[in-house]
This record gives sequence, C-alpha cells and structure tokens, in this order.
Amino acid sequence: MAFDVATVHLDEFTHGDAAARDAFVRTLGDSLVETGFVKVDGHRVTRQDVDAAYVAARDLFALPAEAKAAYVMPKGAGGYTPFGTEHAKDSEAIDLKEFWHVHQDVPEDHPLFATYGANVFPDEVPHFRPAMMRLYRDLEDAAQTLLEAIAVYLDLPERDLADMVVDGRSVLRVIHYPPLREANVPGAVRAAAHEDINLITLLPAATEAGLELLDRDGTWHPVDGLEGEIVVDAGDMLSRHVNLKIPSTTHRVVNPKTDDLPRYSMPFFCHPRPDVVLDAPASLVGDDEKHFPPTTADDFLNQRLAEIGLT
Ligand SMILES: O=C(O)CCC(=O)C(=O)O
Ligand SMILES: [Fe+2]
Repeated sequence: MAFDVATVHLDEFTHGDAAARDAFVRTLGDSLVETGFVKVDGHRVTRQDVDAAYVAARDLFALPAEAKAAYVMPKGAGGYTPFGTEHAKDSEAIDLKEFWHVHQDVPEDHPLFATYGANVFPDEVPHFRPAMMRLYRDLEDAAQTLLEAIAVYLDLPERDLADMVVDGRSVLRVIHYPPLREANVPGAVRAAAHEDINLITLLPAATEAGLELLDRDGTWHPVDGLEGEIVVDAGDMLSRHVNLKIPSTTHRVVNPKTDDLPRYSMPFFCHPRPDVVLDAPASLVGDDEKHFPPTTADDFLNQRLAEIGLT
C-alpha cells in the first residue's frame, strides 16, 4: 500500500487561489484517508509561541512532586496528572508520562462554564498560563481551518465540522516523558498504542523523536514533525462522524535508545461541544451502511475516559 504522510501548507487554503485551495484539500484529505495523518506548515502557530510553551513546560515539570500534586484535580479535567496514571485503552501497563491539561476557557457567564469550570494554572510558574493560553488559541484556530478543509474534501458544507468545535471541550495536553533512568517500568513505553478519542489532534513538533503510526499492513513508521510543523491525526470522533471515510490511526510513542533524554510534547485534542451529536450525514452513508449509532460527544468521551483510567 502506498504510504505517504503528506506535508501541506495551510496558507494555501486560507490565502491561495481556487487551484491552490483545491490542491490543498485533495492532498490533505488523501493523506488522512490513506494514513490517518498529515503534516501542516504555513500556519500561524509561531515558533516563538511553541518555544515559549516548551520553556514553561520544562519549568512546570521541574517543580518538586509535592508542588505538582497540589494541582491534581478530581476527575482529571484540568491541571496536573501524575506519572503512572494513564494507560492506553487496551494496555495494562501505564504510560511513562506526566501531563497537564489546559481546557477550554469560557467566561463565568457562559452557558458552558458550569460544565468546563475554570482552568487551573501553577502559581510557581507564572509564564505557564500566558504561554499555554496563547498556544491553545493558535492551535484552536488552526484546527478549525483544518476542519473546514476536511469538510470540503468530504463535500460537506464548509463549516459543518468546524462549527462543532466552537467553544468545544478541546484540551491542550502538555506532556513530560522523563528520562528512562529516572522513570522506567518493565514492559512500559512512553505512550502505548492507541487511537485518539477526539475529532482531530494537532501536535506541534515534539522536543525529541519517538512518535510512530501503524499502517494497515501492520508496520510502524516514525511520524515526527520537523520544527515548525504540526502533525495532525484523525481521532475516533471524526472517524465515527464521517462513517469511517477517514480512519483514526493507531499511534504510539516509543522509548529512546538512551536513558538520559526527556521528551516534551503538546498535543491539542480538538473536541466538539459536549452536546454535539456525532451522527454520519446521509451523504457520507450513501449505499454503505451507517457504521455507528448516533451519540453525543460527551457520552462518547466519558465512556472512553473510563477505559483509560482518567475518571
Ligand atoms: O507525545 C506525542 O508525541 C503523542 C502523544 C499522544 O499520542 C497522545 O497523548 O494522545
Ligand atoms: Fe495520541
């Protein structure tokens, strides 16, 4: 099977002429259909913003364990999740990581404030909040544009998918994989094979290699982005909603050969609002069967969070 994770330039969709937009949509969509992944540059997520976020991430995870423990929130919503908590859906071993979640930030008088609550930020690292909020907004914008292009690829109205995620339950997950000599567990890997739950995930290039995807012939391929690129993958919610026209692809983060290197990454999990119904539009069912019954984004999310140890 042809195996090619394409690189596309987002400004060709936002600022290109009709031919450039068309080529962008085709290359992006074909790459997602064939591999579940695509790499994106020409976006407005600046290197300075990504670098500033990595500086804040390093400072945060360097805090003593007791300081970080003060930010563990019930139900793992926002804030800190310690090493040893999460495992992949079909894996017994824990993943070798600790992470911090920044979720959608809505004002107190917003109807979804009661659902999302206020974000939690670390007092000890004052630059964490502005760096992460900026990155969250940049990635959220880029995600909406990508969802517009995916809708066009699937002959849906351009805003159909993007409108689902306006004020959505999206999460920026700031991850630290410690050096193996500090934290290793026999049989465990940095992130065991899994599919993402959400619609699409945007990953600014990580600080080290290790991300791999599984092709349909059962072969693992490295899929690290270069500096400045965003690696994008399709999650299970998208795959359900588009009746499997785009697969959610299994991926993992493997352990490095040396035991002295930490790895930091910052996936942005783009989610719909909780009450959005995932239900394949008739045009994507056609002569095929509808592969999944309708479900709300929240019901689907809660079922999956329980399966990975986060509730
Ligand atoms: O750290 C990475 O590069 C990917 C992490 C990942 O796949 C996830 O958290 O879902
Ligand atoms: Fe993932």
